[in-house]
Amino acid sequence: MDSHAGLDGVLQPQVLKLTLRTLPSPFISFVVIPILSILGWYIISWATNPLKKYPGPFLAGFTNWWRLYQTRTGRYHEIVYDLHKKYGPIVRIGPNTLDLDYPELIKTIYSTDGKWLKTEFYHNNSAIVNGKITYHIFSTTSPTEHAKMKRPVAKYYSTSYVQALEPHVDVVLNDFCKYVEERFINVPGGPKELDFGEWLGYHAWDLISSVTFSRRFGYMEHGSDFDGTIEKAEAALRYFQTVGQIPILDYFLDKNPIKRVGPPNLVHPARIAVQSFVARLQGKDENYDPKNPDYLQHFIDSKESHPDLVDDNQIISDVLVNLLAGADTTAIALRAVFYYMLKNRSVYNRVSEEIQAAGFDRSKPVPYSGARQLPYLEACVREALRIHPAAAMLLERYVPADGITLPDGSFVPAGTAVGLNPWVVSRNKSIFGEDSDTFRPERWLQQPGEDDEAFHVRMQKWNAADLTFGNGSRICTGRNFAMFELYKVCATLLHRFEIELADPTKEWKVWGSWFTIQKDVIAKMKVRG
Ligand code: HEM
Repeated sequence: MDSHAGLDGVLQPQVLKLTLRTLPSPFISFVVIPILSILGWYIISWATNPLKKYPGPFLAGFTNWWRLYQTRTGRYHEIVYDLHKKYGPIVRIGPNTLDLDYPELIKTIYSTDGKWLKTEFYHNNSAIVNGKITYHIFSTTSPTEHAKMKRPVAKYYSTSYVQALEPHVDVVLNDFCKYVEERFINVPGGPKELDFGEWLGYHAWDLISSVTFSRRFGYMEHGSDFDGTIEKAEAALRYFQTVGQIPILDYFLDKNPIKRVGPPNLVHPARIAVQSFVARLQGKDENYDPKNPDYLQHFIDSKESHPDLVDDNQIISDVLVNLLAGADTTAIALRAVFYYMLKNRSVYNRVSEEIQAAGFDRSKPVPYSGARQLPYLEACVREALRIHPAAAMLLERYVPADGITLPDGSFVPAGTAVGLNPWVVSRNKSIFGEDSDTFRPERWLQQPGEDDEAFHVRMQKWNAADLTFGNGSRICTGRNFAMFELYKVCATLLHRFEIELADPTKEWKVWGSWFTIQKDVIAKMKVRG
């Protein structure tokens, strides 16, 4: 072994010289020199990168492929959370990217001043329209474009417009209860198990299509993802979050002009969106009742009020964003609330008692106004959103021209991608307490000995640290609708049914990345007497 070590040391340069001499010179010019140059460039940029001072996985400092790989594990949210436990509030997760756990920076980074721009991470969530890559309200990184898209429709997501959608919600929710009773409760041999998690998903997709164009996709009726859209939407998410780590890849994949290698097209929702739009314009949309306006009608109205900003393509884009941003997210949130309530029987019992005591009419869905009067239900919903936010990846923004000084005193230069991850910040112990990894709705209630003023101040601080729906000018447009749906659905199902997990000892499965999608929430339900 020793003699080999000696031989290596003496002979290696000669062997190298010999090899170089025997190699054809084009090989040196076109392969060796470029590779060495790239390598050299990599090493120099790594050594001189101003972010080098920040801790993080060694490979992450070199390449975004580290991050891309982590998105494929399905454990991205936990990996980043563990990195924060190891390294503290600043973790370098890419050569130019910092994941921060400073809740006090939320107001700055997710501001309304238009300076903190979304990064190109969001760009692959786009389509080619008339030969041009076209972004929508979620994926555009330009504040001007964004404002043009948001202005005509923003008011339709306000509380008053959302509450006007209640008749749509009631019909879908009633049918959900009816299907569950017919197929899983009033069946020969007594109640049988159902994949409650999947059914909450069918409900969420049917509800968002109903409020968007007064027509249901039909997942509840079929009792399955019959056209594969839900699976395709999940595949599209996997593409989005993965390719978003190295945005240039999108040009070789989904936007490849020779052969597209992108996420599956969501043909069914797109077809229904266009069909409904055309029928509506021709006055032949039989599903539409003008007494119960929907988003499609609002978007058509937005073209009339803002003819300079809205065209037919924009209307279709708004419709599709509603469907894709508003279904999986609410399904995840609903699963989280129910799973944690069902896992913690004392919580389940307390919230059920609160709802039964409110004296709602059991033959109808609980009215939203009533559902919002239940403080313990509110605590359960908020706690579930905290411990299981639907989006669990860095909400990336570029540091603007002046750079930023972080709370630890260090300076981050302009152009660095920074942000907070809802999964991480919602577990921040300095805000939510040492037991922040535990589901405990009581934390959202006024504590014994806490006066009104102290409770108010605490809630203000917690609300400021809430990134479930993002914040600032790019905050979730659909948050009022999402909360409306959550309160109504939870109150109604708990009011009408007794629900338990089929196997209370079994954990659900979570596939986490941009979204934290859960599987295996199997339940047994009974109609309450
Ligand atoms: C519990 C349910 C939901 C959650 C947790 C959620 C979460 C989020 C988050 C975190 C963002 C910000 C992303 C970022 O800054 O990078 C966002 C943006 C957005 N969400 Fe939601 N969302 C939910 C429901 C909905 C619904 C129901 C709709 C539509 C009806 C919707 C439409 C949108 C849109 C259009 C944006 C982009 C807003 C903009 O950039 O101006 N979301 N959502």
